[in-house]
Amino acid sequence: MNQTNRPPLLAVKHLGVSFQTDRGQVLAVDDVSFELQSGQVLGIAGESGCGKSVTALSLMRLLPKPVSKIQDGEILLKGQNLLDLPIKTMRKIRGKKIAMIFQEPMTALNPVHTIGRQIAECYSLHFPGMGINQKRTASLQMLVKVGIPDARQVMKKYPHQLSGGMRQRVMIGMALACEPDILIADEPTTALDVTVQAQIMDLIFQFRDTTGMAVILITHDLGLIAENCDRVIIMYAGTVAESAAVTTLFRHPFHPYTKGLLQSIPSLAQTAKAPLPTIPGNVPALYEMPVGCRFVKRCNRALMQCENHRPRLMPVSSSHFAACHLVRDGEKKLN
Ligand SMILES: Nc1ncnc2c1ncn2[C@@H]1O[C@H](COP(=O)(O)OP(=O)(O)OP(=O)(O)O)[C@@H](O)[C@H]1O
Repeated sequence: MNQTNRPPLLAVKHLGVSFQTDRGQVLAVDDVSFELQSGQVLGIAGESGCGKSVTALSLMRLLPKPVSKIQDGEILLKGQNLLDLPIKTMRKIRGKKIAMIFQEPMTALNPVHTIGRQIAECYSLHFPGMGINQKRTASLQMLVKVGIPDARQVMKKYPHQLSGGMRQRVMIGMALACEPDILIADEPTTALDVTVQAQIMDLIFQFRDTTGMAVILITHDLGLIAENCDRVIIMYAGTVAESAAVTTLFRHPFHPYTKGLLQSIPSLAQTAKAPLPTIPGNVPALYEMPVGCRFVKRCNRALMQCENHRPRLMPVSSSHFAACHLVRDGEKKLN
């Protein structure tokens, strides 16, 4: 699945994550593979529950214990498998090499510590030799960089004293403090109004431009992906349904699920009389996944083999992949 000749910054290979539930063990992420290059922005999209966050948390090795388990696969950062590392080494990678921001900043901010102290702690963790004054100056500079007005005063405040947009900026500042190679942004702007949303995305991309950091943007919002990403992965029920360059995916979607998703985006040309097309049915529960294609029950193009044979990602064209039997069936010639 290599999209260029360069070795990838990150290569996720055949990742499988299971959860222990009341109904037994279920596979929430199954055979997920993708690559990320330095400076690249990769979007991960798909319906709620399709495994976007579980994939992201696996990269950080922050899955909830003891209910979850990484069953299979490799997560190679510059060729080193993160799954082989002792937890102490992994702590050094978090924040320094891979940082993550969330939809709700309060999950990352400590309510009882001032903003200044929390940013300074990021430096303490990864640059133990830094003096107090150096850390204070670096924290202040970071708040200015992420567009916090009156940063000196904000350093003394507590998270609850800031607006949602400001808290999000602070969390981004903390994530970017150590100039990570990869920033994972899990629904970073969903809770914000559109103006602030655009500012936050701009901020992330300014850093990408100046540091060459790669970004994994997890979102339901295909518009956000179309505007901001280089590549995109469409996930369905814990699997990768399709993966392509953004322009390819939006112009020539292959997988029937991706086509359905794109058709269900409202457009300005939509008239009130014509109802928005939707994908019939629901995502199957994890404990009753079909043995074949996980999309089979909702697919308007299902073939005989889709019921019993799981389709693997296959090339539709160079750097465009779909997990669909129609690829082998010659459909790509029609595309
Ligand atoms: N602690 C857990 N125990 C059992 N199942 C879990 C747990 N955490 C997640 N899951 C299941 O794993 C699957 C993937 O969840 P995940 O949070 O990755 O979805 P998502 O695509 O990020 O959804 P959303 O867009 O709603 O955040 C879901 O079916 C979810 O119910």
